[in-house]
Amino acid sequence: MSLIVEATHLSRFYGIVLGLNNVSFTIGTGITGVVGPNGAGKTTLFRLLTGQIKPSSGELRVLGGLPWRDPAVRAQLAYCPEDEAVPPNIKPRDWLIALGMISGLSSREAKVRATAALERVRLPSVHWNKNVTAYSKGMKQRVKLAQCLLHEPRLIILDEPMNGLDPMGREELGNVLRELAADGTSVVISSHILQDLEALCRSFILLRWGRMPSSSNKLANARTEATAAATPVAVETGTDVTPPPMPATPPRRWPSETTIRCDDAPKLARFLFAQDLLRGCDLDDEGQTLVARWRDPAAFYENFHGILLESGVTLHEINAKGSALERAIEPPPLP
Ligand SMILES: Nc1ncnc2c1ncn2[C@@H]1O[C@H](COP(=O)(O)OP(=O)(O)OP(=O)(O)O)[C@@H](O)[C@H]1O
Repeated sequence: MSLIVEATHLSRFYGIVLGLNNVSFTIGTGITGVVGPNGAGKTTLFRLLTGQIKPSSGELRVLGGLPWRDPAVRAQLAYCPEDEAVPPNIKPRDWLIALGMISGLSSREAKVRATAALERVRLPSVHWNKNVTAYSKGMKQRVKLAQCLLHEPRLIILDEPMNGLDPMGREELGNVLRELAADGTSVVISSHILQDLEALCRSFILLRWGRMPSSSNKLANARTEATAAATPVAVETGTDVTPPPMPATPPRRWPSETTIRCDDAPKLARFLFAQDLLRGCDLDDEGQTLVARWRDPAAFYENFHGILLESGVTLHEINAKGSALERAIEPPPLP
C-alpha cells in the first residue's frame, strides 16, 4: 500500500485553542474514514491536508510534499466542503464547464471533463440541463463531487458528504466512492454516521479533543477492530441462542443498530415492528438480512433471547455494526 499522507507528531493550535494535538498517522490508498464528535479536529485536519493552514509543529507530507507550500501538491488534491458549493440558478454542466475554463482548460476539454465527471458521479444525463435549484440534496452532493473530479485529483477529501442523504442516497454515493477508489483515487471522508463509514472504509482516523484516542496514537485500522469487537453476542445456528451478557454496572450502552441474519428477515421485521422495538430497518433482497435500528436498544438486548424465540425465525448471525467505532470515539468514563 503506497502512502498518500504521513503525519508525525502533528499539532495545530489556534492561539491557545487546541485544534490538533500531537497526532501521528499514515493514510494509504483506498477510502479512509475520519471519525470524531464536534470539535474533535476533523476540519482542522482537512485544512492541514489541503494546505489551507500550516502545522504549528510536527511533520506532514501529502503526496510526498508540503501542501501549504507546494502548488504541485495542491493541484493533485480536491476538497469537498460540508456546505453547499454550487451556486443557485445554474445548470450543473454549465457550472462545471465554466469552472474548467476558469482553471485554464479549453472549452472543448472543459466540456469533455464536465461530461466525464457527471457520468462518474452517476447523475442521470436528463438532469444535466436542469437548474440545480430544483435538485434534491443527493443530486447536489453529486454535482459537488463532480466539481472535485474535474481536474482528476489523486486525493479527494470529503467533509460530511453523507449529510442529509437518505439511506438510498448514501448507498449510491458510497458506490461512487468505491468506484473512484478502485480506479486509484484515494478518498478521505468524514461522517457522523458511523455505520456509513464502517461499510465504506478500510481504515479510520479516530479523533477526540484534537487527539487520537487509541492508546498507541497511530492510525487505527478500526475495521479489523470493529469486526472483532462489534459482535456482542454468540453466533449460532437455529433459535437456540446464547443470551447476551447481563448489563454491567454502570448500565451498559447498547449498540443502536444490529445486523441480524436469519431465515426470514421480513417476518422478523414485522414482528419487531409489532413489538414497537424498531425505529427503522433495512432488508436485503434475499430476505435473509435485517439491519435493525432500535427505538430503545436496551429493550431489545435485555430480553434478546425471548424476543427472538418468540419471533419464530431461525437465527444465523447477529452483529452489532458500528459499536466499536462508537466506543472508540466515546469520551472516557469520569473518574
Ligand atoms: N479558526 C479557529 N480559531 C480558533 N479556534 C478554532 C478555529 N478553528 C477551529 N478551532 C477550534 O479547534 C477545535 C477543533 O475544531 P474543528 O473545527 O477542527 O473540529 P471538527 O471536528 O471539524 O468539529 P465539527 O464536527 O463541529 O465541524 C475546536 O475546539 C474549535 O473551536
